[in-house]
Amino acid sequence: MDSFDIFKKLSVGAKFKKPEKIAIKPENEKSSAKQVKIKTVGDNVPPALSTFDLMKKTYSLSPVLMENLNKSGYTEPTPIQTQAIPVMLQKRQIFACAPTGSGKTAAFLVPVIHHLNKPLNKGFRALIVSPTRELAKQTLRECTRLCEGIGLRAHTFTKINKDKEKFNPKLAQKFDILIATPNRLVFLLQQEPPAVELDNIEWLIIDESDKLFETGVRGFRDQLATIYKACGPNAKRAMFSATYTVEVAKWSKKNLDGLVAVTVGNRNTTTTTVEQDLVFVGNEEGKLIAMRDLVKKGLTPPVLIFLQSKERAKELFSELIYDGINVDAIHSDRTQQQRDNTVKAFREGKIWVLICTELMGRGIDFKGVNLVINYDFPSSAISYIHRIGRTGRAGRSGKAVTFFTNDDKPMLRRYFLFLCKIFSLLYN
Ligand SMILES: Nc1ncnc2c1ncn2[C@@H]1O[C@H](COP(=O)(O)OP(=O)(O)OP(=O)(O)O)[C@@H](O)[C@H]1O
Repeated sequence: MDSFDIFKKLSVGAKFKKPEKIAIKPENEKSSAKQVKIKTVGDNVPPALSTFDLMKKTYSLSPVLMENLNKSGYTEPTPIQTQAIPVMLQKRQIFACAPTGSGKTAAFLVPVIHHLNKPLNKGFRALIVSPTRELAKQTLRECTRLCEGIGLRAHTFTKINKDKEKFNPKLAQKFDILIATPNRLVFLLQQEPPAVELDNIEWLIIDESDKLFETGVRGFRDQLATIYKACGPNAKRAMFSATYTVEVAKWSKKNLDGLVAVTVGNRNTTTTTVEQDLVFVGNEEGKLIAMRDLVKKGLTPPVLIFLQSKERAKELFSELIYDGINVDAIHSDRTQQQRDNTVKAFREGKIWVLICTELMGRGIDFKGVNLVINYDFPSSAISYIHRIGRTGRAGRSGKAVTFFTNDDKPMLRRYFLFLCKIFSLLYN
């Protein structure tokens, strides 16, 4: 089938063939390397270790940390964990790229917790920067779980004015790990005197690094530079993301001594556990008809629906609530409390369908999302990868449906190469 045929097929809403699952639990190093390609670049790269037991033996991981991994249900490391954990345990700086839902959070938390070892009462020694507050809170939860019984204390900012008073450096001494969004952190750093001190930071982790490197009004590049400087020259840096940009790769190569770059799978492709469907809906009205059609056929919750703006999210919410669907919406016009309550209700299964904007596109790990609907066509291939990556996580299967109209066709054409890449991966 040539490229034109593929495009014709896509444009009439052809279904992608369901891809084969990639096992998230490798049986041994050899099989893991065979199932999931792990590529490393750097000098003297520490070998990947296929079990947590091997990591414990090689790097003397504490029994309590091992127990916490076990209690989290992490019996074997995921592919990124097999390689990134040993690299960071050797205090090597890392630039890591691995698919959505592949366990990158624990890949950086385990070595950080191992190095910090126990509370020292000297303030933050590790900093994890996340693009959204929702992701920061989620990382805090995982961090707190993995630190249980070790005594390390992690913190994320909640109320900015309180934080201003609370986080004068003296009072922050009881915390070891800070998980923060760039805007809040920079606000506190810029108080006179600074309301947060980062002098003792040993590890600076940039999660969703390509997002945080973006410039422009929605980017965090300037804030990141301020944070980077505040951490002092001795902090080790680690960059993690599901998507790769040449800019971050080049920057890391130039600025991070002894860097190890780790890539799991093929760069900038969707996770293989998601069945993908493109549906041509003609025009704007067609989207609502297609949506109602999906509901009529029967949706299996939980379902996430992505739209391009908060205004559009509100409009769709009114339509779906009118249809009697158990739905809520999350976007930047809602208060922090409302956002927290909505996320909690969705996690607990009290809300079945969650309408969201790009805000929820990165990093958010809702267990068992069955279906992601791109009601509005994503604005880039990178956005597509992250959005549909909210399903098919941790080796589970998932489904994504993307609506497109006549107006989206130029964009679809721009994605063409990317979509062909998925296509050829699925059919070869
Ligand atoms: N070793 C493991 N075994 C089983 N499950 C794991 C393991 N490590 C992580 N997980 C689970 O996998 C899911 C995805 O992990 P995580 O959120 O860290 O993914 P991610 O790679 O950061 O994804 P994204 O790119 O979307 O941010 C989580 O529910 C997490 O609890």
